[in-house]
Amino acid sequence: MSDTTPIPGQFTAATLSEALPYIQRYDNKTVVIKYGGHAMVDEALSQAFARDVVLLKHMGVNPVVVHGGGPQIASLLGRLGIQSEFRDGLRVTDDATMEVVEMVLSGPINKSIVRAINKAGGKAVGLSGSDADLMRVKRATRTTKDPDSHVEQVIDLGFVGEPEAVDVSVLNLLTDYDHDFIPVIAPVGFDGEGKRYNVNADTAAGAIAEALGASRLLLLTDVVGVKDKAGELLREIKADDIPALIADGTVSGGMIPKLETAAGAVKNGVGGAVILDGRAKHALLMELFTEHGAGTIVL
Ligand SMILES: Nc1ncnc2c1ncn2[C@@H]1O[C@H](COP(=O)(O)OP(=O)(O)O)[C@@H](O)[C@H]1O
Ligand SMILES: CC(=O)N[C@@H](CCC(=O)OP(=O)(O)O)C(=O)O
Repeated sequence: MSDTTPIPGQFTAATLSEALPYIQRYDNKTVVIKYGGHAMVDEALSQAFARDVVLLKHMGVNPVVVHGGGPQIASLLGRLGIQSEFRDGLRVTDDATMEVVEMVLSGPINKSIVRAINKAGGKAVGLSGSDADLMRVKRATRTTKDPDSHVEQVIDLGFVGEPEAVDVSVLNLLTDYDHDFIPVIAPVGFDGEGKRYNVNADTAAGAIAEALGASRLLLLTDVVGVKDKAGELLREIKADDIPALIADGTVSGGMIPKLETAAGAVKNGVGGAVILDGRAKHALLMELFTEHGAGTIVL
């Protein structure tokens, strides 16, 4: 064998060695990971995600998972014959829809993520925004302008909540060195009267990342990142440029709450927010521990 022929394992060792500065950068830092419903449809991918979260924990990172479940909610609503519509990427939520939203998010989705992480050797604990006063919300409002009269009209979204106060004491308790748990949070909050609300999972993750002073907010979704009008990936966006991208239609649908969340998070102290492809295996590790990164970073 010549001197230049790699010996088995050398490639892995080199990759690990190159990761050293990144491991140091994220040591003891909090990373909030939003795990979107579209990124969890494949069983093998879900298991790989769980393993990566456990690996992060072993590498000294403090991962906090906030999950979605939009497609899974849609599937149960469909089976029950309940119609559902979205406004600006938010599901209009009446009483019957809220029932299904909480059933799906706090039930099978939350528990399957918890079980997958535990199976991979972690100690995940499932919560929702309603536990331990984690996420108080207010009723979300949106307005639209009538194109002819230019008069503003209020859109009623029903039981859609916007985070108003986040109390992270339960998360701090779970993640300190003595305990080492991994919180897995369903985005169901409640208001001052104890009424439950459906919170967009990106919005919930952003509010939690802000309250924790996270180093990174990673939003895992089903596209490579944010694309421009020509369909090219935008590697970096300034938070201040986001309103214009929404106004000129470059981004639409579910990408709107994602980018609004990213902009709000970085303006409120989160080190950076990244929109990345949850369908790509080990997307989390590539983003955090390689020089290539992944997706679109909002700074
Ligand atoms: N400029 C854009 N770049 C990338 N995706 C976009 C853009 N504008 C709209 N989208 C849409 O946003 C979607 C991601 O939002 P969403 O479906 O809510 O994801 P998730 O369920 O992961 O939260 C993409 O699948 C894409 O259809
Ligand atoms: C208000 C609102 O839209 N809530 C979302 C909550 C789940 C979610 O955000 O799931 P994804 O991240 O998988 O899209 C919904 O009902 O679909």
